Parts: sequence; structure tokens; C-alpha cells
Amino acid sequence: MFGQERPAAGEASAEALRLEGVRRIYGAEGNRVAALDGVSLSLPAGSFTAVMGPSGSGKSTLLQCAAGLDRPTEGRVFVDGAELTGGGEAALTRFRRQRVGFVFQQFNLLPTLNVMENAVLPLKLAGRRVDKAAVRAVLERVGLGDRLDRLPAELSGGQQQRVAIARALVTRPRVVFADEPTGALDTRSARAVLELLRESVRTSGQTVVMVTHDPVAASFADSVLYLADGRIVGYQTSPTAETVAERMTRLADEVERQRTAAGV
Ligand SMILES: Nc1ncnc2c1ncn2[C@@H]1O[C@H](COP(=O)(O)OP(=O)(O)OP(=O)(O)O)[C@@H](O)[C@H]1O
Repeated sequence: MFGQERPAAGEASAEALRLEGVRRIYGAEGNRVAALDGVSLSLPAGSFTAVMGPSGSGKSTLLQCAAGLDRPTEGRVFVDGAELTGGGEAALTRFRRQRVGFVFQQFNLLPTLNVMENAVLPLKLAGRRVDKAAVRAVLERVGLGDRLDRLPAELSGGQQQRVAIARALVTRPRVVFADEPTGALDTRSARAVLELLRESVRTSGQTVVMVTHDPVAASFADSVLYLADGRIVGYQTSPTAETVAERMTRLADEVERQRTAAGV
């Protein structure tokens, strides 16, 4: 199953993301939860991967640890060959600013900054030169070239999420991590956002890792990683909404059966 289908390190194209034995334990002694319980994976550059699993299976924790927003209790994370785990806070912040981009469910735009100002923010925070023409080109690509001076509150949810994607892309990160990027959007806006992510993979060789609950959203990815109880339990290439939905139903049934058998 997973072992055979999973892309091997160094195969075909360069490796964008590698996790080695990542564990993340939450809670104090006597009340510990293994949100991630030994996750190892390797994703090639230019891939679009969806992460799915039942509620509480560790999807967000996986994304947070892989993106350097949270620290694994054990294990190592590499982005584009450079180790993310191990350094201090300052090194981690620098690493995030240089190598990764984020897109969140709730957009997380700054309300007092306009579209252009929001999009250039990561460059400014990283102390990098702001090439306004290049940023404008990215905003045009996401269909917002005529709204550069609008505030987030003057935009629809779908437009705000497209600003957030532009903001994630302007630093040309090695990997963009998206946590439920379509969770707050209507079907049509969701489709536009997913097409945008897919296009950034196809045309710019961007690597995208996206957590989602939605089989339709997952079908836009090249492959799907399935998590259950903090472990990778499956990997699927060329997903369709139907095959993902079917696999999720089977997974939920299996998890339920195992929990019942374990008396949890
Ligand atoms: N800060 C925290 N403190 C304690 N436990 C946590 C914390 N964050 C997550 N957990 C626990 O870790 C496990 C995995 O959580 P996580 O949010 O990664 O799952 P998820 O698959 O993203 O869930 P959902 O689909 O509901 O968003 C859950 O049991 C959760 O209760």
C-alpha cells in the first residue's frame, strides 16, 4: 500500500519536504496525546499533496510541524534539503520566512492594509527588496490586478483567499502549506482557489501541501496522504472525488472499529 506507492527520496525530481520519524506529543504526564506518532514522508518538488484523515487524526499538527510553526517532540523535518528542526527560535523564524508560505482557512490578512500592502508584507518582514512590478504580476495572476488598493473588508471571501495565496507566493517559497484553504468559501470560490493552487504547481513548479476535509478539494491534488491516529495509513495518486470519499468512509469505519476494540 503506502510503502510501494510513496515517492522515494531522490526519485525523478528533487525532494521538497522530508519528515523523519516525527512525533508530536501534547499534554502533561498522565494525560499525553500523540498527535503525530512517527510520521516519515518524502515529497518531490513540484508536487501537490492533499492531507486527509478523520477529525483529530493529526492533519493540522503535521502541517504545523512541517512548516516550522510547531516543533516536533521527536524527529526531523527538512525543507528543500535544509533541516528545519534543531535550531533556535530566531533560526526557525528566518527559515520560515525564506523557505515556506502559508495559507490559512481564515485568510489572516491584516485589515488595515490594502491588497498590495498585504501581499508585500512577507518580503518586508524578511528584509527583502520589494519588487512591486513582480508582486503586481502575482496579484494579476490571481485575478486581483484591478483591486490593489482595496482593503480586505471590501473583498469577497474568495478574493481575500486569493490575496492570501499571492502573499504566500511572492517570496517564491520552496513549499506552500495550506490548512483548509477552502473551508470558509462557497463552492465556486473554492474551485477558483484550488485551480490557482494547482496552476502554481503546474506552471511554476511550486510544491503545495494542503490539509482538507473535502474529497472534491483533494481531487485537485496529484496525490493524497491519509492519516489516522497520528500515523500515515495510506497514499493515493491521481485521486478523484469519488475514490477519496470512498477511502475516507472506509478509514472512518476502520478507526471506529479499532477504537471500539481498544475500548476507547
Ligand atoms: N495544543 C494542543 N494541546 C493538546 N492537544 C492537542 C493540541 N493540538 C492538537 N491536539 C490533539 O492532537 C490530536 C490531533 O489534532 P489535530 O488538530 O492535528 O487533528 P486534525 O486531524 O487536524 O483535526 P481536525 O480535522 O478536527 O481539524 C487531537 O487529538 C487533538 O485533540
